[in-house]
Amino acid sequence: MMNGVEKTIAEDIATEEQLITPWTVSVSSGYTLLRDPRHNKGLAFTENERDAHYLRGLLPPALLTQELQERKLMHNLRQYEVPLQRYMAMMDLQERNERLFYKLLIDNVEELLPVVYTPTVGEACQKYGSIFRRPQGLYISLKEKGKILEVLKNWPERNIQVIVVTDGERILGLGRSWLPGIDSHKFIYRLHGMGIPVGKLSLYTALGGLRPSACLPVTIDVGTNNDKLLNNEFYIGLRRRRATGQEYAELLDEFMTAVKKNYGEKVLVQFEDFANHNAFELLAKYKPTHLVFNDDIQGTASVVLAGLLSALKLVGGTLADHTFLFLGAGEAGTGIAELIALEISKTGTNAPLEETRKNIWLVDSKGLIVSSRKGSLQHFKKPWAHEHEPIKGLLDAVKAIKPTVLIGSSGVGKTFTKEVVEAMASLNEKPIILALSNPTSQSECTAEEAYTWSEGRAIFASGSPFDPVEYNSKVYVPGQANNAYIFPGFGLGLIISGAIRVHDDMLLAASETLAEQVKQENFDRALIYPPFSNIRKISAKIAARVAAKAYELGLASRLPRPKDLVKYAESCMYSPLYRSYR
Ligand SMILES: NC(=O)C1=CN([C@@H]2O[C@H](COP(=O)(O)OP(=O)(O)OC[C@H]3O[C@@H](n4cnc5c(N)ncnc54)[C@H](OP(=O)(O)O)[C@@H]3O)[C@@H](O)[C@H]2O)C=CC1
Ligand SMILES: CC(=O)C(=O)O
Ligand SMILES: [Mg+2]
Repeated sequence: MMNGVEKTIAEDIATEEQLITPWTVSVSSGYTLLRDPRHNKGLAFTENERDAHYLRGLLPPALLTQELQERKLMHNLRQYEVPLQRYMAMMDLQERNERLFYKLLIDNVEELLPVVYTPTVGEACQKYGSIFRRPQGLYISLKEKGKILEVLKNWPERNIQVIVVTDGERILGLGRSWLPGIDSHKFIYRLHGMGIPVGKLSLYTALGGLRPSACLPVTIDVGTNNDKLLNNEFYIGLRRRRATGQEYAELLDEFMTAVKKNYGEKVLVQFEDFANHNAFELLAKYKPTHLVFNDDIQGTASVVLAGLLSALKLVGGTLADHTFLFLGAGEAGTGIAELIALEISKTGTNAPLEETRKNIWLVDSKGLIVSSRKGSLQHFKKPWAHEHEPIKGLLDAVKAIKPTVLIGSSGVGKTFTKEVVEAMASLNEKPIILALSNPTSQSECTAEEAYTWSEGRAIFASGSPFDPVEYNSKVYVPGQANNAYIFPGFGLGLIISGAIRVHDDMLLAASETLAEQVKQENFDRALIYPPFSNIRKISAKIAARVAAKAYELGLASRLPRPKDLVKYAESCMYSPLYRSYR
């Protein structure tokens, strides 16, 4: 079907690609151009372009602007009633016309975030792993051991700046509940977690302005312990029991070494949705030598700290005056707890971390974490094992600890019961309640429950979005406490400064910046996060503060330091507008 003529378009890539100037790219013409998502403009190709690039006859005569294409697509998307159909339509668009996909996502972020991200991406991984018609990232399995560098070279893009990698062991809060009892007709397995790095990276571009071509999604397959899958003839993953211990560590190590060798020291590797027994270890191991960031531990901590800092404007006092209780003591829970303790210790009190941790309590599947359990605790829980008698249930823990802030990070839905929320409301004039678990089905309570059971007094935010709630003739707008507020701007800050390592002070800087973006009109509605509609401006500000920290700490390699870091960050951001092919 080729028209037989190969022609090259040399494009000068404007501001968004200044990170690697001068840069030119070659694309095919004619039929191939229409099937190249990075350069296809569909009916927006001008008459001149249709002549110059052998497109005559390959398109209907109409000529649409990008705005009109956008309106038409939004109209079509809104016809779908099932969220998964919208998700699939967006994935199709991304594979067909990348700029239009990002234009839609950027201009309609509040409407489309729940489509390409939580909760729908969870459903996509869960039900329709195989809807990914074309591979959207790199699959690295134990079969590739010894050849990972070669595998990286198979990826068509060379200038990779961010990698989001998962081994699919804990996808959102769905891990345990959907992996063992799967429906064999739907072929769910860990590789379908590829939806997560793909989704996260689309936010890196839409919310943080990273170029799509600089983003690489990776899924690592070390096998499965699910017998149903192992015996399923249609299973497309590695047919062996899951590797652990040294075998697992060696594969990950080869991956990390190959990444640094192929892309250099400044490529950011974001670990996403690993189970906690690997997540903490990987972060600790590679933090001193690589630019690594664990979104579930660090990104979540930063976004929650931001929410708490802004909540102080509604409840008064400082963080040190508050008592925190977590349901869930894994990556999210202990990551947030540690960043709160660090912030209290660094601002104002100057108290050592051992002191500032004392007002922070965590409950895991066995109950309140207390010192008598110390011997049997995983290492990341030990700092939280305070003196107290053992307590089993959350309600009893609330009554005993009397928290002012209750945070759900267990991945188990409906655990903030009416009794729990009422207990919080009886202890506090304005109880802060954060139900972080994703997707919506795993949320500890709904927004409606939080507002109703607290008689409209709760300051509430959740990991997955909830619609506004009307209670007693007042409309409450719940915030979305999701790391999507942080990682895109955080990553941009690392990239524009050429940072070589991540430092906790950068996380604190990102939290403080995000908290500063909440305006009085938001506070008036008990909202502790700014609207996502401003996210690109917010990301530029977060990026600037993170970059400033990198320079201050001597971790930035891009010299000289730009004077105005916010302007610089904005100038580096990817624009989805079509370019003209001269
Ligand atoms: N909003 C956001 O931005 C983010 C939200 N999350 C969400 O947080 C949730 C947890 O993620 P993550 O921390 O990585 O998971 P982990 O597996 O690391 O931690 C889960 C924790 O919850 C505890 N737990 C499980 N079941 C119960 C129960 N019935 N009662 C009390 N505690 C329980 C576990 O206990 P034990 O240790 O005893 O097994 C563990 O401590 C997920 O739903 C995830 O989607 C995660 C990252 C970001
Ligand atoms: C938001 C996110 O990273 C998670 O739920 O895992
Ligand atoms: Mg995650």
